[in-house]
Amino acid sequence: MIIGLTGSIATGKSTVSRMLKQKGYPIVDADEISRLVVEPGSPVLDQIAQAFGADVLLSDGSLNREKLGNLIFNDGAMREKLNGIIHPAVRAEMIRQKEEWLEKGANTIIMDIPLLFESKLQSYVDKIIVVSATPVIQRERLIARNGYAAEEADARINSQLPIMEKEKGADAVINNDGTLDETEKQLNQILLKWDAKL
Ligand SMILES: CC(C)(COP(=O)(O)OP(=O)(O)OC[C@H]1O[C@@H](n2cnc3c(N)ncnc32)[C@H](O)[C@@H]1O)[C@@H](O)C(=O)NCCC(=O)NCCS
Ligand SMILES: Nc1ncnc2c1ncn2[C@@H]1O[C@H](COP(=O)(O)OP(=O)(O)OP(=O)(O)O)[C@@H](O)[C@H]1O
Repeated sequence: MIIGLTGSIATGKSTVSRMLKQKGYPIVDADEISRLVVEPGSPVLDQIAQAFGADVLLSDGSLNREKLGNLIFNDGAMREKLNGIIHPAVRAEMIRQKEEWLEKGANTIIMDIPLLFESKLQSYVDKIIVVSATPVIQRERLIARNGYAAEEADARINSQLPIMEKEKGADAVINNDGTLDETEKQLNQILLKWDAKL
């Protein structure tokens, strides 16, 4: 079974993904892959520099994530442009890693895909878990984790579908407003229902 793990920015996907990794599940992580495909020397990074200017590179040739983030989270057209360059490479690598796990005999694979709904990737997975938090808590955690100003946090939150829309498309929702223990209990219940592994 391929389980898609999604949510919105800072609602707790990585936190739940870590719990799943600890339980031994193989994880395909789209955020991690989106860093891999823009390593210095990669064709994707070249295309980004051509499209956005050499300003989005640091002096060592790596991607200036802060600069590119400020551009794309404040401008929908820029975001579309970046997505068009980076997402095909991310999708290809996600599929490659999934196939690799299947060849190794994995039964259940977790695909952690932040933009699963925005990019309409529902067909990549058999079941979808949405990790949710109420908007006030989401915003507080995002500001605390990244040290963003309120406007920077809001720009990032508003660049994604509202979490309530994502909940409607979920097979299971984990409410991550409470303690990590409470979150893990909800996760265990879902796994018990879907997977005989636990
Ligand atoms: C713009 C970039 C360089 C900013 O880097 P930064 O280190 O500040 O953020 P990071 O990559 O850790 O992303 C944090 C979160 O932002 C959200 N996010 C990232 N990109 C996007 C996007 N294009 N649209 C909406 N939300 C996004 C996701 O929830 C993600 O988990 C980076 O986010 C990026 O390369 N984005 C494009 C690739 C992408 O879509 N990644 C997300 C899923 S594959
Ligand atoms: N139940 C919780 N209680 C307190 N803090 C939490 C809880 N869950 C997550 N956090 C914290 O909230 C922040 C966001 O969580 P996390 O990084 O898991 O979100 P994410 O959905 O993976 O975010 P992104 O989309 O940016 O990758 C982190 O600093 C994390 O430590």
